[in-house]
Amino acid sequence: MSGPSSPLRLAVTGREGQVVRALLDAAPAAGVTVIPLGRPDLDLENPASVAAAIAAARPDAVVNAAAYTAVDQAEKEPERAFAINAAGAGAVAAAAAGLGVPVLQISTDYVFDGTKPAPYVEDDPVGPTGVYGASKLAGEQAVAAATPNHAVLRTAWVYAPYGKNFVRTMLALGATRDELRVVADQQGCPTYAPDIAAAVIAVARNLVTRPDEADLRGVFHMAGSAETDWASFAEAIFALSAARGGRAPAVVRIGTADYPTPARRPANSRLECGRLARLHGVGLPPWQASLATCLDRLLVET
Ligand SMILES: NC(=O)C1=CN([C@@H]2O[C@H](COP(=O)(O)OP(=O)(O)OC[C@H]3O[C@@H](n4cnc5c(N)ncnc54)[C@H](OP(=O)(O)O)[C@@H]3O)[C@@H](O)[C@H]2O)C=CC1
Ligand SMILES: Cc1cn([C@H]2C[C@H](O)[C@@H](COP(=O)(O)OP(=O)(O)O[C@H]3O[C@@H](C)C(=O)[C@@H](O)[C@H]3O)O2)c(=O)[nH]c1=O
Ligand SMILES: [Mg+2]
Repeated sequence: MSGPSSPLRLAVTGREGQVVRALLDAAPAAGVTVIPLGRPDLDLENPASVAAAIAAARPDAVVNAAAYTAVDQAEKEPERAFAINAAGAGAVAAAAAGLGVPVLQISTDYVFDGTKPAPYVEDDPVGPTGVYGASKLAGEQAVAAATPNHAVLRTAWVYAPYGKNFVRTMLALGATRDELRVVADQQGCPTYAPDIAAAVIAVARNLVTRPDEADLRGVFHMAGSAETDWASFAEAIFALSAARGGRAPAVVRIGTADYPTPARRPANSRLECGRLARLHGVGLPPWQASLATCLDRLLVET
């Protein structure tokens, strides 16, 4: 454990993931030290590798930001998805518990079945529609079983100027096509990875400095504070791109039935984030503001 005057030490699983990269970017200004832990030293598919790697980082808190995130591919390799997202998450939480430090488990809107006609709150019934969501739900349960000193932070539709995400996919496809077909009947809350990083750091600070407050533990929704659908999100991406001199192909709004995928996605996975605001004092900006920031960075960096 670092002393009172030294920066908070956050051990984070993964090296190149969107959330890991955003945490590394945010660390200096936030006064935290982020220690990324990844393969081959820490491999979530090999639970025996986890505890020693985390202990060597001497963390004040552990953030499990690594996951098997290929939603369609997971349908073909459920064993791997569960090994990484469920057993791996449990091993990370057990390691944190062994060191007496809190664990922050990043989870997903895809734990829900999408049939609720309103935004989801934390204690709404879960019902994942695919292997990825089911494996992440099992991860939430494994973390809770390993230690009460946890926060499960469910986020959604993550994008960043780097990594694999919908914004970069749209811009890449838009570079060569005049028309894109995008589903308009799946609703959710796009979330900018740097906004996640700021929120994770704030929650970690609360958990470390207020070890006895049960209200700060448990499940929290942590997504961008506005909702949309994928087609409208694509339209916004291209409007911002055009305003910056980029291409703006036409977005054709289609239904999920016209865009078959191996994994079924929830029709509604909007997350209601009031609990995080009330108990942790943390709120994320609306996606419209962060998307503009993201496109500014993309135009400079690519
Ligand atoms: N992307 C999204 O839209 C959403 C993501 N989430 C959740 O947020 C978290 C962060 O996601 P995001 O940053 O987008 O993830 P990415 O897909 O960008 O990156 C995945 C990360 O997981 C690491 N990883 C994968 N397998 C292993 C393994 N066996 N051992 C160690 N590390 C591994 C990767 O390692 P390496 O760096 O070595 O490649 C990488 O750092 C995850 O828990 C995800 O489930 C929740 C909602 C939406
Ligand atoms: C590329 C493309 C996708 N789509 C659809 C497919 C899908 O329903 C939706 C989004 O596509 P993606 O593949 O980016 O979405 P997906 O991989 O399902 O994104 C999810 O990732 C995991 C990790 C999460 O945790 C979720 O919160 C969510 O962000 O857009 C189109 O309609 N047209 C297109 O041209
Ligand atoms: Mg995907």
